[in-house]
Amino acid sequence: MTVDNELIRLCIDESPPRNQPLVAKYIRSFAFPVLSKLSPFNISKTGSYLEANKTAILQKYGPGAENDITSVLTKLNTLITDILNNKPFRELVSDNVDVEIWNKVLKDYSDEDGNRPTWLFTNWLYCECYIHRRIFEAFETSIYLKNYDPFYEQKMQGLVSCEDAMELLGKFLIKYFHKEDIDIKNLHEDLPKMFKCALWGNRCDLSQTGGDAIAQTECPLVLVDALQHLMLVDESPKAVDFLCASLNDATNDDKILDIILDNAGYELFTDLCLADYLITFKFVNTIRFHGKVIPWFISDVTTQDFINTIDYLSYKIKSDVLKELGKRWENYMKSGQWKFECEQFWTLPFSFGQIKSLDNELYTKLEESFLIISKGDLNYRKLVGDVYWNPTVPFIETVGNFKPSKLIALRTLKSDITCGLPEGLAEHVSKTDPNWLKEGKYAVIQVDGI
Ligand SMILES: O=P(O)(O)OC[C@H]1O[C@](O)(CO)[C@@H](O)[C@@H]1O
Repeated sequence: MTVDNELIRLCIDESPPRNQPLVAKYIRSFAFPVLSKLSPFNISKTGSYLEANKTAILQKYGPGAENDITSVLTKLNTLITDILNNKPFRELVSDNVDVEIWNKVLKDYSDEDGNRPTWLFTNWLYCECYIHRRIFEAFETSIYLKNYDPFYEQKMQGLVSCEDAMELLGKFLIKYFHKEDIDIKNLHEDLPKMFKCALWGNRCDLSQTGGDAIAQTECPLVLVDALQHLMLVDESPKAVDFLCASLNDATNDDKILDIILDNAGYELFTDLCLADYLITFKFVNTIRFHGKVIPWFISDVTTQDFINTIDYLSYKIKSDVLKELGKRWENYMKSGQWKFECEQFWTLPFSFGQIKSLDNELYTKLEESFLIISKGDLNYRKLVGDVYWNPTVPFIETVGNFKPSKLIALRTLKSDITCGLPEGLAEHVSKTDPNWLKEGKYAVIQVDGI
């Protein structure tokens, strides 16, 4: 019997129950294949990357890093074995500031007899976050590779491989920024396109491919129209009306936009384009980008990714328009109009509904916000509590008590969770396209408080 079969033997051959948080034991949920196939694949690809790049790593970190590589590989292999054998979770052992929290969560998820959670039977959001935290632990418990991001090069490669599409969007924007006669009608017409470029940027996510870059070659603006029929909910008109109306209020010159980022590479580029558009036309005055403090879900944006993306565009790329964009973004960072922040909460296994009680400082910060944009699938899962909602439950109900400010969620669907869909739509799409929830093919733009 293969280990995969062994896991299957422990599972239930049913869909997960509606309106409950996801758990991987339901074979017909997306969580099961992510746990039993995709996660082990991603972990083993991380190991293969280290082996393939050993010489370069030793050159950079010195010969002492050889033992580190060996120990990281052992830890990654143990992680795969633990998952595939549904072993109980263990405490984290590094000296990082978040370890106390993770170990407390482990205790909270253990039963009265002290039996620890296992991969198949515990809350799936916690489980998947724990997998990514354990990957990082393998590195941070080494000597030379403590701060090594094994996904950094692939993330930058993801950016480079999309240069053609970036150039097309860049040309459009630079021309636009140089025009002197842009009026409210133009803004009203074009702002939805900027939202949707950032939305579809979320398709390019390396966690689905073990780090292999997904090239985006088509013109992002053409794609916006071509993909419109794949938008299951499009509340962008509400967001656009709200933002355009706010331009009339000249008294408020302290409008902060918070963008809770997702992936580096092409997606980050499209987020920065949207941010530039919003700041150039004074929809907002300051933008705070929220990234990750440790490598997370393979391709999420860390400080290193953010800084080096802007640096790459400003100085290293061939294209003049992209250089010009890069320089604009560098200046926003220098002037403080843009800020990059990475709070610890985003790499903990909690939903956004828990921010208020667990991290009041962060919640208070988000209350200063004029508008919050949440990017991507994992942030969406955290927004709606990773609950397998009945698809017609309104989005504003699913976000629970996460109400610090007005909110826009831009998400391509890569997991089972849906909400706020019109009656019958989920049934209709699932009949014509059984994989509709898994591949980032469909998308939603949903708002709360607008
Ligand atoms: O990068 P995104 O859009 O947050 O997607 C991450 C998604 O990928 C997975 O890790 C695997 O499909 C999902 O569980 C997760 O929600």
